[in-house]
Order: sequence, then structure tokens, then C-alpha cells
Amino acid sequence: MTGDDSRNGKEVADAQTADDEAASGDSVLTLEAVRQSFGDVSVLEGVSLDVRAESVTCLLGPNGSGKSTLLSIAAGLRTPDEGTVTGEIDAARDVGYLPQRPAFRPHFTVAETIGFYGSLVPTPIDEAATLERVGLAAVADRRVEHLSGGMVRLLGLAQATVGSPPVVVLDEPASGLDPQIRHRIADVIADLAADGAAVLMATHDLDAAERIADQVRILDDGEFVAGGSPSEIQSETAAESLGGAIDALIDREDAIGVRAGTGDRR
Ligand SMILES: Nc1ncnc2c1ncn2[C@@H]1O[C@H](COP(=O)(O)OP(=O)(O)OP(=O)(O)O)[C@@H](O)[C@H]1O
Repeated sequence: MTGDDSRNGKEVADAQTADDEAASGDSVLTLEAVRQSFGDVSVLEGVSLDVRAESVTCLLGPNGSGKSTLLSIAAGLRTPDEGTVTGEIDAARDVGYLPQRPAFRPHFTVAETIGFYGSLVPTPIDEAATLERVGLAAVADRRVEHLSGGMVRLLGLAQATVGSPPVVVLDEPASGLDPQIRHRIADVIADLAADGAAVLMATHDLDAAERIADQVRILDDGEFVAGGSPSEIQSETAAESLGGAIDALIDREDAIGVRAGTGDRR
């Protein structure tokens, strides 16, 4: 972990990997020197990341900094232009994934939806316990098109954890939701990690990151510019909050150009 701008991306990644080893469970998924471009827009410029059991790793960074792209690569949904994704698991099969905008087949109830996803995994699942864990047991018979936005996200979280995958990848699991539901979702995520899962999530919810993240990675301009526990990042940037640390680390003017796809690297 570092706020030292003189270190390059590889040095930052190596230092962060050492920090991770001290901080959490076994490595289950490793991304090494991952690069991804879309046309002439370079989105990831050699990103390395270790995803560990029993821990929550939060990806933070401006809109358009490449978080979703990185998550889709970690989840085995996209093969990077360069770099490797390795682990004890098969990323395409053993990774639960919650997309940014989950959508479910209309007319199915909540229970039928989870039952459907349960039928896709090798071992039978406890549907009631799966819904209980995310707090949706009371609406098990409600049709998915009648759920609130927060409930849809909780159902997405339940779907991502069906079959207890060793890695759970969550793309902004609580964006646009009220503080109470955001808090509940963060609690569910922390419980998943406590039960052994390696959770990798992108979020703009800095309160949640501060509360539940074991490790944070800040992505900007295609590279990690900092990583470590929330308190380590704060103390290295002399910031009073994670938001303050991000402000110290990221050049907002440049980030606006990057977001618009007009930055030098894009
Ligand atoms: N399939 C694609 N084709 C072309 N460009 C893409 C594609 N997917 C993503 N991009 C571009 O890659 C960049 C990174 O997008 P990405 O969704 O990974 O960012 P993000 O950090 O998740 O953003 P946000 O916080 O807004 O969700 C953006 O400039 C986006 O327009």
C-alpha cells in the first residue's frame, strides 16, 4: 500500500500483495498484469490483484476508471487483452457475479428465481436459507417485477451466492439505494466474507468500504494508485476519511477527461 507517487504500478501491486498476505485468508484468484483496451481506449494498464478468502476487497475509483471491466475479467466473463487470471478455481464456474444492473425473468417469484439459479449448480441449495441470509424470506412469493429496487439488488446478491461460490464479485451492489438498505447489503457482504468467501466488489459507497473492506484498491487512469486497509490508506495520505484520501490521490480534472474518454491514455 502506498501514497508514494514515485512507485510504479508493479511496485504498488507487489507491496499490496505482501500486505494482503499478512492481512487475510488464502489467495483464491490472482490477476497479474491485466491489460484491456476498447478500440484505442486503454482502460486497464497492467493491473495486478490478489483476491483472498475470508476478506472483502473494494475497488474504488472515478466513474469510467475501469472497475466494471476489471470485475468482468475477474469473474471470467471477459478474457483480457494481456495478463493472466489464475487460481485454485475455475473463474467462469466458481465465481458468483452480481452485475451493476441485475435483471430477472418476469413472472417468476423470488423463490422460483432462486430455485432456478439453484438448479444450475451441482449441489442442492437451501432456498429458504439463501433468502433468509439477504432478508427476502418475507417476500419469497412476490413476483420479481413487483420488487423494489433495493429488493432486486438483494435478490441479485442472493443469486450471486447460490451454491456458495468461493469468490463473489459484486458490481456496485448498493448504488442508488437508501442508507438503510445500503447498510443491510454491506452487512450481508461482511457475513459472506466471515463465512469464508473472497468478496471483490466495486463501490462508490465509501462508508461501506470504510466499514467492511479488509483491503481497498483505488483505480485511476488504468492503474492502481493506492491499496491497503482503509485506515492504512487514510494514514498514508494524512486524510481524515477514505473520501479525503481519494481526493488526495486522484487528480479530479484529469479524471473528468478520463471519464469522458478524452484523457491522454484513452
Ligand atoms: N464493451 C465496451 N466497449 C467499449 N468501451 C467500453 C466497453 N466497456 C467499457 N468501456 C469503456 O471503458 C471505460 C471503463 O468502463 P467501466 O464500466 O469499466 O468503468 P467503471 O469504473 O466501472 O465506471 P462506473 O463507476 O461509472 O460504473 C469507460 O470509458 C467505458 O466507456
